[in-house]
Amino acid sequence: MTASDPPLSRDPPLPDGASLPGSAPGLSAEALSLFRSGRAVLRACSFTLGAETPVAVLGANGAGKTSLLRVLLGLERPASGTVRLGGRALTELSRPMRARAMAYVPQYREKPPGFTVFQIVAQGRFPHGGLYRALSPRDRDEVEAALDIMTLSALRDRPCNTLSGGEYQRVLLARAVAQKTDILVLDEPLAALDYGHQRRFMALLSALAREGRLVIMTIHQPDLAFRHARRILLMQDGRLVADGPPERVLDSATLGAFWGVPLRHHDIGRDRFYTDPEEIR
Ligand SMILES: Nc1ncnc2c1ncn2[C@@H]1O[C@H](COP(=O)(O)OP(=O)(O)OP(=O)(O)O)[C@@H](O)[C@H]1O
Repeated sequence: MTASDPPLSRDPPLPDGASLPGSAPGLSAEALSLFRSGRAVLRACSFTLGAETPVAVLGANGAGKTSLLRVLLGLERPASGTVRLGGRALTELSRPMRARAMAYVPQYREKPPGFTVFQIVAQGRFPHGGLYRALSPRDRDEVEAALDIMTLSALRDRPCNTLSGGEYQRVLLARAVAQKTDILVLDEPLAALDYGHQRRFMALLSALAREGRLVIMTIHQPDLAFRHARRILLMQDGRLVADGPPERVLDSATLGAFWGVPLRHHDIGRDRFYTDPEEIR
């Protein structure tokens, strides 16, 4: 931050002891429930996110994964229960303060007309200085670094609505990286990425996690979750039905029963692969 930048926050600091061993404030869910159209989509979900990060949330389509992330971010209010960030109820924190703590990459996104790649990535700096302030030299450095990390420098002046799905996904990931938050909340971040970008982005997330950042993401592929996550939350019909290390939650007995399909897992080095034991080749 330069001397000319406005102060980052008028909010009081988070209380001592409310941070992770790195720099990230802890994030906890206490008995979260949410209803949509009269139907329960989150049912008494409780957990505390701490040093075991990245965290991967797995579950069938419609299990409530996106709903859980949205409630964690404060984008939706739960019918009951509390989200705490750094020990304080999310409802006590201003929107800019939440945006300085947590970056979000949503699952479905329309490509907005009228914005270049650079402009969208620069939106990640708004929580640090406001919508109407010119970018500071520090902001520009963060945007350039994020463009570089997501190999977007050559596309910087392209209108976003001319990008492919995977290119635009990288723009949104770059915006979250430029936001420089202690917590990253990612809804299926790998879905549209090619293999090379998947590998590079997951390596980046692992490096951020090692620095003490908290990463929570939804993911559908158990092999990718096994390789990259240190903790797995398994959701079924709005409930958390398993919470633990990948070695335990992502074993073939648990997952086979969960998905209702025959499954065998095979460990090779640090990786775990899944096959269908009944498949005839
Ligand atoms: N606007 C809405 N109105 C009514 N029901 C909704 C609405 N949005 C989501 N739902 C329902 O809430 C439930 C949870 O949806 P959610 O998007 O959280 O699931 P998900 O686990 O993220 O699924 P997916 O893996 O398909 O992304 C689903 O049954 C869905 O149909």
